[in-house]
Amino acid sequence: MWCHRLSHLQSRLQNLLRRGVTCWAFQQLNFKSLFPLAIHLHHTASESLNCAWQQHEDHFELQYANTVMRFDYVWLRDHCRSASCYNSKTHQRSLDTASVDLCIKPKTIRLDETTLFFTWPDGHVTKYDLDWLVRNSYEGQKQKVIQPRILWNAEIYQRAQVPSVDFQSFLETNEGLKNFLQNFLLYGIAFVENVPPTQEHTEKLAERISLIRETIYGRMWYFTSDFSRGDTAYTKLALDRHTDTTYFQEPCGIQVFHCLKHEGTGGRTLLVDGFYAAEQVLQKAPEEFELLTKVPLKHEYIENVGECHNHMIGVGPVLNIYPWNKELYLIRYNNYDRAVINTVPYDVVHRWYTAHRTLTVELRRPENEFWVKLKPGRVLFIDNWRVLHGRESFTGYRQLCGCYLTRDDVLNTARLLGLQA
Ligand SMILES: C[N+](C)(C)CCCC[C@H](N)C(=O)O
Ligand SMILES: O=C(O)CCC(=O)C(=O)O
Ligand SMILES: [Fe+2]
Repeated sequence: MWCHRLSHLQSRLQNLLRRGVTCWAFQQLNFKSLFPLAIHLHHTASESLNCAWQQHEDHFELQYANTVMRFDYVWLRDHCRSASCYNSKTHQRSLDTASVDLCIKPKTIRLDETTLFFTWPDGHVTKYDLDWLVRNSYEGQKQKVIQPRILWNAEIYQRAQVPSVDFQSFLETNEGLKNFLQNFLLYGIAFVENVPPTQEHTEKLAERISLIRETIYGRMWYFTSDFSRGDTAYTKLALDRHTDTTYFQEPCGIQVFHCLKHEGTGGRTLLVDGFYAAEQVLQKAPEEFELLTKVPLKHEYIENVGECHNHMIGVGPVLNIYPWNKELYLIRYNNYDRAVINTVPYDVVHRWYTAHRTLTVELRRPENEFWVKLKPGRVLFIDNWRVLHGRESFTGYRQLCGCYLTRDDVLNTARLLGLQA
């Protein structure tokens, strides 16, 4: 049974008479809502309600704001925001979901203005604002991205002329911090200028936006080519593009680099937008993209140098997407640290190598490479879930300091400043 509430009362009544049906839900409408035209007379066209709903055996169907939405009845009961079901001070559910009958159905449904009223068999009433339902429906979320981004190659990034943020304004103004975070969220990289070239000041910067993620490398790290740790990063060798800590179950969210000193040649930093490359794979070979989201891989860090003994293993696919909207949120790409593949049969392995090659070709296109020379005073933040980094081999003495940040806390700061993250 369909219940329409169009802005034209006439056509509604005519339709009802023509079909000879009485819709019980209409009987629930009070006098006021039977004459929406009169009530909304002074409202703008955009505010006039165009809503239709239908109560099915196993779900509630709602058409509103150009969206067809389907809601499960248990879901509707579970998301009740009444005072006894939800604590709006703590934003926590009080209702015990396990107490809801899995076969629950509303006794009556009625619409008043823009609010739907569900009366449940025990008499409890749940109110739903139509806009709340649109915002929180699966159908609404499916069309949205969690994180708006600008995908880039070297030309796109350079043309955008993304401004760096000054150390003082980053530390002292919310506006500076917000600009910085907005650029960081959009591009996956961002710079802060005029930072005193010390580990302490770099730490201060990091703490302004997040919590520092302490790892096996320490809290703040400070490294040079002394092979003090069992990893190529601690040499003068070139490093091809990669993301870090792929061997953690949750790779570090953000990497901060500050080059404190370099007396020598080479050592430029390479940056590549992994999501731009992945997007090219999706366009050119969607089934290869899909395979890269499905095949679980291990990455591994085995270290036995000096006092350092570590064995880390992280499992996950190269590309991670949200299942409901297919949005990419994490790329795990490190050919150095990739472990033995023993999680898939041989034929899948071969298809995986093909897909990996396609992605690698995209990642290695010279036009996708953005090269920068890190200098004392210029701190680089990299989204390690999106942007790959590498470095050119170098000569001479080079000192880099930095840290990893916990992603949740960076996003928390961004949201508190009003950014979408
Ligand atoms: C940044 N820092 C020098 C501390 C660690 C480097 C880690 C290198 C490792 N192969 C990886 O890619 O995760
Ligand atoms: O030395 C560099 O510029 C970066 C090395 C590296 O990839 C890392 O430390 O994660
Ligand atoms: Fe790295």
